[in-house]
Amino acid sequence: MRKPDGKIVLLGDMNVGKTSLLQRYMERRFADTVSTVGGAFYLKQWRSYHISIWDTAGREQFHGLGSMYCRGAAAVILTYDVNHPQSLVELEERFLGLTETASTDCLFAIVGNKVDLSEEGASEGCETEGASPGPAGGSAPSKGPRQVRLEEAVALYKKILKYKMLDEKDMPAAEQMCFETSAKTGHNVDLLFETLFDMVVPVILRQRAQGPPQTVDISRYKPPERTKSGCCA
Ligand SMILES: Nc1nc2c(ncn2[C@@H]2O[C@H](COP(=O)(O)OP(=O)(O)OP(=O)(O)O)[C@@H](O)[C@H]2O)c(=O)[nH]1
Ligand SMILES: [Mg+2]
Repeated sequence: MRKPDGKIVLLGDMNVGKTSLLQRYMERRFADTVSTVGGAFYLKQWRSYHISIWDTAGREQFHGLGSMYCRGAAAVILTYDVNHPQSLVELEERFLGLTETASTDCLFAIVGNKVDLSEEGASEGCETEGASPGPAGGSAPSKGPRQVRLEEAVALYKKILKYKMLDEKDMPAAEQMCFETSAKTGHNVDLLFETLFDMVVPVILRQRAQGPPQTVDISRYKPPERTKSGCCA
């Protein structure tokens, strides 16, 4: 099997629909999922490049693995559920820190999934108080107003650029990198992945120009010499 040229990683809280988005794009279907254990990847050929797309587990107990999956990533898709504001908060509080191991010119997309569960247009600055969306992942009996507005994702994107000390001028515009999707209906799913593939190609080319990929060759690992002051747990 040919080694992937670049890597995209999906991160986000459990139940937001990471596996479903990937399944929708790669297998063109919306089917039952089980909560992801560890991580899994698909390989996508895009033009002459092979891109691996990694699905990760949102469950707290697998949190430690996240930064390993992000190692050398050319793009990270931070996913939340538009009906669960806490899932957007978690992106900043729990998942952003995992991207330290990504490529230095890693791209970030912010994706609000499950838009099919809330009323269309409700994201246009509507009041969300008192709304009662269905349980995450369940089939809501009726649509409630959108709980997270697109503007909030745009604000998070801009915050991420600041946190990463990236100049807004050098990065794609927030409006281009914040998506609202439905893995169930397929809304914006192709747009999300294919926009990213096109953007990732120049990152891959830059990574190639910079030298070998960021992998660890354990056969060359030499344990550090013990020093007097060195301590062990
Ligand atoms: N209505 C609706 N349900 C969705 C959508 N995407 C996912 N779901 C449902 O939400 C639940 C969780 O979806 P998953 O794709 O397994 O979520 P995940 O983010 O991969 O969760 P973890 O693997 O635990 O991190 C499942 O019951 C899905 O069928 C969507 O766009 N609309
Ligand atoms: Mg999953």
